[in-house]
Amino acid sequence: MFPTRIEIIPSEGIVERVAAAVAPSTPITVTCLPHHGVGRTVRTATQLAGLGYTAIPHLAARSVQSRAELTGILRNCSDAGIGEVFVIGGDRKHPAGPYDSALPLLEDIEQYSSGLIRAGIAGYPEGHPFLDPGAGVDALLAKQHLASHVVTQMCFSAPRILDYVGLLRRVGVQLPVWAGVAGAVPRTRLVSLAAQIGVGSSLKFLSRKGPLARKLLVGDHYAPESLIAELKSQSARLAGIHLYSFNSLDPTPSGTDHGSDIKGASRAN
Ligand SMILES: NC(=O)C1=CN([C@@H]2O[C@H](COP(=O)(O)OP(=O)(O)OC[C@H]3O[C@@H](n4cnc5c(N)ncnc54)[C@H](O)[C@@H]3O)[C@@H](O)[C@H]2O)C=CC1
Ligand SMILES: Nc1nc(=O)c2c([nH]1)NC[C@@H]1CN(c3ccc(C(=O)N[C@@H](CCC(=O)O)C(=O)O)cc3)CN21
Repeated sequence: MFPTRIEIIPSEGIVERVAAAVAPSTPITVTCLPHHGVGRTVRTATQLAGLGYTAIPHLAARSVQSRAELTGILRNCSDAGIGEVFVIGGDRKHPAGPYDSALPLLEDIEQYSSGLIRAGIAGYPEGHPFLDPGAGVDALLAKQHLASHVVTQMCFSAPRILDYVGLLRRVGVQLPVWAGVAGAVPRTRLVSLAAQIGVGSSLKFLSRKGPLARKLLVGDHYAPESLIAELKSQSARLAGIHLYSFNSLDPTPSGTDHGSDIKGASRAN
């Protein structure tokens, strides 16, 4: 068994689309974007939880406006049976409230939920636009005692993800690692999203040239199956696949699926 989770953006109508396309056994994580705010993420997650999904809201520290807002969020999560969140600093230029990065938010979540809510944190196999690789690992070492697992930033190379897991183990980060993989997203959308979130060099194949492009692109879509198969072959080193769907939940025209539990799609393996 190699588990898969699917990340969605909380856009209009997405709950209905998930219900139509994704098996209820697949956990769904809900992005928190700066222009949406945290409320929209938490509302979407509680709606999905009401439909029987394991729903995991992302809480971006810089988007939380106050400690009172945080306690309200935790109460809503608890009422909806949500036992896990994903905590990141967030892309807001200036914090909206008391939290400027993930660590202080993790500390308050631990305190206000009496340790009852698990939290995932982010890892960066290709580094981060404003964190050099060392600082990224230092941030993980500082946060790991408050976290249950790491989810990696979107990456297109199995060796890079696995090398990163090796690096984490060498420096003493022992948390389970979910490998962040893009879903069957249109190539042009992926190019602009990747530029926006600062994903780097493993992306060159998206230019459509060379043998890697033939392996990783099916028509106009990215095809994650071969990357997922490579990661699966090293499943002892990973907790599973975290699929960045960018709300592309339907099977692609070629009939390939996302290597996951999307209803009605043909299986990749
Ligand atoms: N990997 C993912 O799924 C997501 C990643 N992000 C990105 O990750 C960044 C870092 O978040 P974490 O990995 O949780 O690190 P973190 O919050 O633990 O921060 C690590 C270091 O970066 C600084 N920092 C954090 N956010 C910043 C920002 N927006 N501008 C300037 N400095 C910042 C912190 O002060 C700290 O020194 C976010 O700001 C955002 O760019 C945002 C949403 C989702
Ligand atoms: N730096 C960073 N920020 C993030 O928010 C983020 C990551 N990295 N890495 C993994 C995922 C990818 N994320 C993203 C990023 C952009 C969109 C996106 O579609 N943005 C649209 C707006 C969508 C909408 O408003 O509904 C855009 O045009 O900006 C979605 C998820 C969230 N996560």
